[in-house]
Amino acid sequence: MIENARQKLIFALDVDQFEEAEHFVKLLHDKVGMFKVGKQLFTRCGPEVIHMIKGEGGDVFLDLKYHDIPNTVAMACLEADRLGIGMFNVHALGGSEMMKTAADAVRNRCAAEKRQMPLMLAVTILTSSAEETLREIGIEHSVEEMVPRLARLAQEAGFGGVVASPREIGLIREACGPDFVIVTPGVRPATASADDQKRVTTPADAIASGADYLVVGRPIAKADDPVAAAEAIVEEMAQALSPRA
Ligand SMILES: O=C(O)c1cc(=O)[nH]c(=O)n1[C@@H]1O[C@H](COP(=O)(O)O)[C@@H](O)[C@H]1O
Repeated sequence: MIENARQKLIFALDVDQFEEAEHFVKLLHDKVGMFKVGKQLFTRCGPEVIHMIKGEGGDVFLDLKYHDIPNTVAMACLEADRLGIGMFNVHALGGSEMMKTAADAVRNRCAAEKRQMPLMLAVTILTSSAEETLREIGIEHSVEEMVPRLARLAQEAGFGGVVASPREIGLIREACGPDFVIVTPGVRPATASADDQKRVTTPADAIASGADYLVVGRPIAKADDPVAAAEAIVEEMAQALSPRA
């Protein structure tokens, strides 16, 4: 159960130095299932950091949240695919045409090269957003309406899953079924600070709700002992997985 839980934990490598990223990868490669490389680290270090993680035996979630015109996003997704990573994401708010163009481009290339497609994820509504955030930008629907709506669009466009708050897992399962992958940031152990996250749950609640993967950054990176923090989260996840098994 511990190994099963570990595979579901993605550590957000939100640092700005190659050496710091390498330090965390060496420290945590057998404590977490995957490393997430986001805008900060990728902008600073580029593909070299992906090669380093793979060289250490780690798998990568490239989190650049592409959101642009369909052709631009499709071409960026082809480059992400070229890096040989496990998963990457776009913003579902880019809409169906953008997502379908991107998914078709990657699927066609993978089919031509006879290999498995990476997991393409669509970010629904950011876990740092609240109802007021949606109103502010002119969206009158609630988070509970928007998240399953965007998840359905992503699924229809050929995406394998979504990124969402663990609070919306039930709604996404209802809309997209049991096999659609749900990756949940906005996860905080009961004693940790929420930071800028608004829609959070504990690791146990995320697992009990049916999350496939949990993304955790600062509660591990900023802990006095990151290894112990990662182990405690995995332990909490494993306990919550037992009734699910
Ligand atoms: O796509 C993401 O990974 C993502 C989507 C989302 O809605 N919320 C969210 O926090 N993230 C990312 O997940 C990570 C969460 O980090 P912590 O808040 O430090 O645990 C960050 O790297 C975010 O960029």
